[in-house]
Amino acid sequence: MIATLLVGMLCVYLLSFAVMFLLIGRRLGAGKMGMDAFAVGNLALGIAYVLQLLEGPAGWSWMGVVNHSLTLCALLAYSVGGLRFFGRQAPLLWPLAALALGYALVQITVEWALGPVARYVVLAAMCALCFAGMVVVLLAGLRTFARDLRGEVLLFATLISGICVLNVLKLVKLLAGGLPALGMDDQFQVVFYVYMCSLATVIPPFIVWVVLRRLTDKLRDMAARDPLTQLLNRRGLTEALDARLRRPNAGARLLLIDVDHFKHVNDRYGHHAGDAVLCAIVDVLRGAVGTDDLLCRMGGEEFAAVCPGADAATALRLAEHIRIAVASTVLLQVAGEAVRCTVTVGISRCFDDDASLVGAMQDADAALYRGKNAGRNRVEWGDATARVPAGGEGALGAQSAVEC
Ligand SMILES: Nc1nc2c(ncn2[C@@H]2O[C@H](COP(=O)(O)OP(=O)(O)OP(=O)(O)O)[C@@H](O)[C@H]2O)c(=O)[nH]1
Repeated sequence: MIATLLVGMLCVYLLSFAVMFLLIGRRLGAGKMGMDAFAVGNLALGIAYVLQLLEGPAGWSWMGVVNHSLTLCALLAYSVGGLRFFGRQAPLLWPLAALALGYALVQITVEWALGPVARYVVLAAMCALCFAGMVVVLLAGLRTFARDLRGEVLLFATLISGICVLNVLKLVKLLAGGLPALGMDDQFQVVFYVYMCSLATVIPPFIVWVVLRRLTDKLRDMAARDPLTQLLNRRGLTEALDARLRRPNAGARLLLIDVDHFKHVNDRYGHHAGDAVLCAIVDVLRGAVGTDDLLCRMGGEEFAAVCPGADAATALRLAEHIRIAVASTVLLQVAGEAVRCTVTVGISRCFDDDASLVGAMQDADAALYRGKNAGRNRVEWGDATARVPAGGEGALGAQSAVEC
């Protein structure tokens, strides 16, 4: 009686959460994060348990065959949902149809060749194997695709291990006691369905939490990045700097890099080509800065590089490297014509906290302004006390009086 009640509750949980997953998936639009597959999994398992209630005691029936096929299909759908959640493309419908049909044929063959107990033994063995496979994949994923969800994945793997163990025990009981071991009044069945009900209650909110976490991370990232170049925007730079400058002795220098006469590129080749040129310049910048440096698009054709721990000579070397690298790169080919650009770079004095970042920006901006007025394609210092010996275009190799 208790086990029957538990299976009834299980059906309600599974089917109502199937609807919830479906609604969340529709809300998410293109990036459904596997919600549609989780909905199909819950639907298949929910229907399987409804059939089990209708079927009565364990034994041969067509309803039982459909029930067992749906149970395995549910596991396949959950696996596909997991793959899709972690960004892998995986088909759902045709593998489900093939599995449902194939496993129905296997069941008929097993029943005919080995009898009814064997059909239930095969299901318990398949379920145990599938859950064990999921646990192994999840644990392996802790180092790769699921690195950012360590706690969640460990908890999930532990919960699934429980069902795996219960299926192994069910298999052993079936081998020892035959079909009566699956009687709804059996103590083991009660334990089995209590565990399943607990999982059906805990796992769906848990999945919703993981999706919410991914979504908020994505939104935070989108708010911090420029959509064209994927560089940090001003807001992202301030946040990233905040973390870097908390380190002791973490003074930094800011390089403002502005593309010269970029309006001409747009006017001559069109806005679309202008976008491609900006992206090509960003590639050059990415190749020039160090791994610890932060790159940011300040807006339009102006970029910033923040170099933590860089002294004046290092900042100057980097600025010159960027200036020469951009000038010597063919950024785009339009109808056989090479599009090239130059940049003017302003270097700020050393700063070491958020408050002085604003001052550093003004500093580098003033330098940039001077560089533009002096003919562009130059590197200029923001600090009035730091005079780099004039070196024509830029001042490569010049030493500065300003040190961090
Ligand atoms: N294609 C493209 N153009 C942009 C984008 N953002 C800003 N611009 C263009 O960048 C140009 C900037 O022009 P100006 O501020 O006059 O600067 P400039 O022509 O580079 O001249 P100087 O900075 O004085 O050397 C404008 O034509 C803007 O329309 C963008 O995202 N894509």
